[in-house]
Amino acid sequence: QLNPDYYDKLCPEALSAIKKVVEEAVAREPRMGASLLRLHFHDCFVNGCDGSILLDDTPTFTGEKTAAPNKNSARGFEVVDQIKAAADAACGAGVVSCADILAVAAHDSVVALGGRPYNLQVGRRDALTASKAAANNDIPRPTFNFAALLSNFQSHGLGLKDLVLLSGGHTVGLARCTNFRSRVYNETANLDASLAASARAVCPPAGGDDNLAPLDSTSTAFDAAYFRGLMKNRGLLHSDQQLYKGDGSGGDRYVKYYGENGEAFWKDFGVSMVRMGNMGPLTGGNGQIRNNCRKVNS
Ligand code: HEM
Ligand SMILES: [Ca+2]
Ligand SMILES: [Ca+2]
Repeated sequence: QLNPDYYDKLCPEALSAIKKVVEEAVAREPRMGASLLRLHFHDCFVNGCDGSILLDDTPTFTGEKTAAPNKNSARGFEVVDQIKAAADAACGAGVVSCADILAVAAHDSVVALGGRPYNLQVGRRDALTASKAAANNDIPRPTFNFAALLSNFQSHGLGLKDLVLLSGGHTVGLARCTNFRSRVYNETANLDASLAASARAVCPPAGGDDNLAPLDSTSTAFDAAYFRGLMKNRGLLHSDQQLYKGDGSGGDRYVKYYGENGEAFWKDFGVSMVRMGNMGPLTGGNGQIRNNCRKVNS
């Protein structure tokens, strides 16, 4: 039921209002585009794209912000609040959902960082609850091997091609030392020596857990360098490099294809984003349009 025209009659200014705030935020800090893209992913993979990740903890449920994949990691919540304020100023309260804000912000972030527009779908409604346990269970971990990554994506109705393309989201943004330490100290196979050296320089064997390193060589540009990096064993996360082993198995053929075809990456990334964005949306009489993305309407 999602469609590209959902807001055309309800509030023709909705999408442009969101885009303006995203563009300003990304101009201030390019990494914010990466952070907003990731919020949509972490929303969709936990009970569908329903804005659940935005809910703060309450007495009745513990939310997703403190789940392991998000804690000290997920960011951009203040920008989401700014977008919500701009959308409600343009459209009135009760029109633009927080779930759609995440989907639109992800799209506009990709474009602001040099990617291409895609057939963005809207019309989602917001969840009434959130689940820390589900976030811990359903979001893939950087320690996963290829089989675990693929089975996680399959459990979300996505396939190998989606796994490789959407992991291409790591063409932008940064990771914390705690998420790549074991790779750069312990892995011997499929790890480029110069990447290991530069990553060790920011990530000591103990301490410095929150020190940051770029996920690819062009971490503010939405390009195909991520895939070319994998082909040189320069994936920062264990899970990244699991997509390319160089023996023709697993994701190898897709990594090679998209590394060599930047235009195809932009186009097919958009197709996979639409597929991800269609996961379990609340529509019709389900859920609500939150007035504050951080809490359910009282
Ligand atoms: C395939 C399984 C995936 C795993 C295991 C994974 C894991 C991670 C980890 C560990 C980080 C660093 C977080 C930190 O250190 O605080 C990260 C960052 C990021 N991820 Fe993923 N991710 C996956 C898929 C995706 C997908 C599908 C997208 C979006 C389409 C995405 C977008 C991002 C972005 C943009 C960042 C950087 C965020 C920032 O700089 O604020 N990831 N991911
Ligand atoms: Ca969700
Ligand atoms: Ca890049």
